[in-house]
Amino acid sequence: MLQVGVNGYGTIGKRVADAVRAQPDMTIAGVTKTSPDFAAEGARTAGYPLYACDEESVDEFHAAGLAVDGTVGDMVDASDVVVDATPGGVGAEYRPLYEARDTPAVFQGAEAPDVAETSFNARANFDDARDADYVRVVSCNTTGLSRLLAPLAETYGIEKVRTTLVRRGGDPTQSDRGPINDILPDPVEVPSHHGPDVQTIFPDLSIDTLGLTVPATLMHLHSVNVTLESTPDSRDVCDLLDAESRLFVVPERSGIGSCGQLREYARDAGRPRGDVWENCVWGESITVEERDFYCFQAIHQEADVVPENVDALRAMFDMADAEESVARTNAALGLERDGDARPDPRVAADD
Ligand SMILES: NC(=O)C1=CN([C@@H]2O[C@H](COP(=O)(O)OP(=O)(O)OC[C@H]3O[C@@H](n4cnc5c(N)ncnc54)[C@H](O)[C@@H]3O)[C@@H](O)[C@H]2O)C=CC1
Ligand SMILES: O=C(OP(=O)(O)O)[C@H](O)COP(=O)(O)O
Repeated sequence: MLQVGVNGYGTIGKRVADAVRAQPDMTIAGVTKTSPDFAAEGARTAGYPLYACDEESVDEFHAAGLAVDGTVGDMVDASDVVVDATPGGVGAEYRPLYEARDTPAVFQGAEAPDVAETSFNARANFDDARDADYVRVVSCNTTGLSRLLAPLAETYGIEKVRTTLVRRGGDPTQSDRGPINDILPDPVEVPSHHGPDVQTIFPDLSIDTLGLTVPATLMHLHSVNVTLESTPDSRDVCDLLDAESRLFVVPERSGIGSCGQLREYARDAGRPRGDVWENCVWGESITVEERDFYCFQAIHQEADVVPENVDALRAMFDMADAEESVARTNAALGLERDGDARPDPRVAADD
């Protein structure tokens, strides 16, 4: 059993902890919290060993009636590997502590790529993380683009990618973020940081990205155009994408026309926290004109990187190859076509 510590038990950290615990070959050695808030209580209720982020806050936890097992260093000592899900930049500050304790770590997308030996996406470059000590799982948007581009590149070849990312303003817990009633070019620079980030996974890819931010918390929505090196039929591309376990090609007959309905669909399916781990590609939007592929896809920002963190751990410790790891992760989470009874996208509304 791989012993995994989670440093930073926030939006991503708590989900990664639950996903790790669901796996047959890894378990949670502990999680860290900065304060004894509701999430710390939740970690205790979940049965995770709880660590304070520093000595100063230990008394605060005790005063709140929450026992802690030590501080971050103690958790690292109890772990074979750490998933660092602290806010952007904090992970880089922690790397010397992990190195001093000879403990590998997985970092998240807001860290600079040079925090790790390689950036990671299970579908696109699993083998690059094999036996690496420090790996960075790319951001939610980059993960979403990588999953979509990998099968297109392998099957048809890619000449150029152009994508506009309509970004959610904040996560549901982030009441202090906006905009409240506006639409921002964000970042205003072109290309946005997403294109170069995708190139950490596909170094030779030609990609331009633009970002907008809107007053929503549910999901990101991508408008994608890929100029291919061949001229496939739209139906064949739909089948290709539908065969990917982490792409949900949303069928017309499902009546799902919005991010809100996608989240409701996940809640109805009994997914934890209503999480949508897959990219959601609207089947009707999959269009090929000559060599140009188009689609819309929605990305649940709180969820899509979670299975990727699990796979990164298996790659680093050579516990499985890409196919086996993805299958194991999916099965443990319940991310299988048969498991969640997702409708078949090839069945049209009037069939
Ligand atoms: N929320 C999102 O949409 C996504 C976030 N990510 C990435 O995941 C990382 C974490 O993001 P979130 O989970 O959203 O942030 P968050 O703010 O929800 O969670 C971060 C956690 O780290 C804790 N923390 C802060 N300073 C700490 C310290 N010095 N030591 C230990 N813990 C500390 C915070 O108290 C909080 O619990 C970032 O790199 C982010 O870019 C990646 C994909 C999507
Ligand atoms: O990695 C993310 O988005 P990004 O790919 O647009 O940078 C996550 O949704 C976090 O975004 P945030 O930096 O707006 O919190």
